[in-house]
Amino acid sequence: MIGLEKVSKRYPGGHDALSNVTLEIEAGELVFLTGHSGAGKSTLIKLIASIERPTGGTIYVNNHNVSKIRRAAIPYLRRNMGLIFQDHKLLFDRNVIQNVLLPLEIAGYSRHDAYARARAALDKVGLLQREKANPIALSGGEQQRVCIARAVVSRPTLLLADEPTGNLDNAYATEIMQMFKAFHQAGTTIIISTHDQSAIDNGRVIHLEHGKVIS
Ligand SMILES: Nc1ncnc2c1ncn2[C@@H]1O[C@H](COP(=O)(O)OP(=O)(O)OP(=O)(O)O)[C@@H](O)[C@H]1O
Repeated sequence: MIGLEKVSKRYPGGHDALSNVTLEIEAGELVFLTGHSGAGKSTLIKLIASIERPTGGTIYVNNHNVSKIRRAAIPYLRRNMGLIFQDHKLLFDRNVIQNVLLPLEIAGYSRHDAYARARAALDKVGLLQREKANPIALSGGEQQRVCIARAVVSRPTLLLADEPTGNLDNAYATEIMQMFKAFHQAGTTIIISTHDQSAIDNGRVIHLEHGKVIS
């Protein structure tokens, strides 16, 4: 499903955030990306999501060469992806449920179905009672949970999560990890970057150090 061949990424004026990374991730895998701060975990996720482009090598996602993808083709590629990032980019001119509805509106769900799914997703992350709130009125951890609901609401086949539980207290972190594992059992491919060793069980671990895959 995802293949990287000799992939490097150098940010303008920087050093190599990733160098010569070659790996394959099969459909349905649960993968944990680990490594020190600055090891390149976020960069790897951004390359797979076409948020950044590699400076060398080739990346395939669902048989598309995304290293060379046209900007206009990116939304099409992302329609089956759920993205969870630390800077969650919620829309502050929409309330919580409207944020979660967005991917469903784009996918063309009827209003009735979309609301039912969005409410179910908010319930899963424990925020149904805040559906009408503006995201700006929520704590960082609550905003992160809205972001998780928005990422999973359209049941993507590929879920990319960069430190998804970083802002959350233990109880929520455990629940969110359980939710990801349930998606994995249902066949979703999941890539999660994490510092939290305790979150890692029964998945594959890809360990990065200074931009290289160590194991
Ligand atoms: N937009 C950018 N411009 C310049 N350098 C960047 C940029 N983003 C990341 N880097 C650099 O690339 C390297 C890898 O960063 P990356 O964010 O991928 O690491 P990480 O493993 O996700 O770290 P953390 O666990 O702290 O989030 C670091 O040296 C970082 O400073």
